[in-house]
Amino acid sequence: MKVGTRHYRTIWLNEDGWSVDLIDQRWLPHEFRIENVRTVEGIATAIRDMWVRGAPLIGVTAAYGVAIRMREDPSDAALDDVWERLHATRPTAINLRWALDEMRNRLRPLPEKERAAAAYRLAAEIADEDVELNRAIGRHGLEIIRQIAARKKPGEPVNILTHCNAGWLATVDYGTATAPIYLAMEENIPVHVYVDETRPRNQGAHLTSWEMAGHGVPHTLIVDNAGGHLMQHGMVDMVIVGTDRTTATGDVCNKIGTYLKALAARDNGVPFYVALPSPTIDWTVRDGVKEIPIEERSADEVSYVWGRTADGKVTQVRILPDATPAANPAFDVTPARLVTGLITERGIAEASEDGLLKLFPERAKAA
Ligand SMILES: CSC[C@H]1O[C@H](OP(=O)(O)O)[C@H](O)[C@@H]1O
Repeated sequence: MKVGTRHYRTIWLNEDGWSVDLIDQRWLPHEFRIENVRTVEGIATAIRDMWVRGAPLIGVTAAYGVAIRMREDPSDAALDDVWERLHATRPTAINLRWALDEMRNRLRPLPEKERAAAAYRLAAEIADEDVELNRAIGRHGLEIIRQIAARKKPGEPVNILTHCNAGWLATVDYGTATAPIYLAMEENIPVHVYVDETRPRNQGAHLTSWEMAGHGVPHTLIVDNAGGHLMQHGMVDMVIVGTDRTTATGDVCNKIGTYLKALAARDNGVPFYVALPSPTIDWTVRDGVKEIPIEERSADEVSYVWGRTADGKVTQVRILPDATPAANPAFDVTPARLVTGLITERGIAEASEDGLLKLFPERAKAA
């Protein structure tokens, strides 16, 4: 997406043809920093410490990590080792395993001397495919916004609430939950976005707000606990979020707090949509609450907040008593029964096994 006068993706191949440049999102919205990553350990750090984050982007970053490793050592042992090292970085987003499997399965049959070049080609393919999947999600999601807009008074905006960041910063470009919003803006459909700040990492306050402001999307930052109140007062027309892993039955794992938004939406008759590219569907899992591993991140992410001081320094300050421990589950699971629809690149599916198989019949298990 455009940042100032330049078009950026979140990650791209450096001009040296082998290392990777990426936006280090930890410093947004206060500083726009680009880092050059040259090693597998550097890729692992970027994922684990959330320089890059968001399920699709995590997958693409790992794919480039495999390419960097193949350039160093194209052996089977190195291919297995890099799969293990990068898979261990974060447990919840299925796109990480999906991308690593794609890379290993496509590289394994090749002669070692062909693997490095093939790995870079495949990583670029996965990155480009992510952009196209997100554009398709945008087109399908736009239809929902159009239908709501048709019921509003002329000029009255469609009020959309989103949680965390499932924007272009969570993908290679366009985003998933934000793709329909960007397309609505291009079509001059009046929209307004309530952005959940999304404690503790504040992806909404730091990242989604930055995206919305950067693209002139009318938006209002709200604390995470305000969404239910706004829905009770008819101030939200729809909720749209991303996901890190959706099961074959339509259970949706996403940033912590999503489940509570879905409960409030159901209680107030507000449609609750999830935008996802198909690599985010884990077809091997059926019960999200029981089976999806929920990442437990450092308590420091709860105990400290990042911000910019009056003299422009970006730093963190502690907000808890020294003696107070903190828990930090990073995701939760919204049961399919609370999901109005799954917006995929192939259309909008009912949040159920049948609904997903109607769009992805090739996934039906052999009878
Ligand atoms: C389009 S995936 C976005 C998804 O990823 C975020 O998690 P994190 O920032 O910890 O990687 C969040 O769950 C978003 O909905």
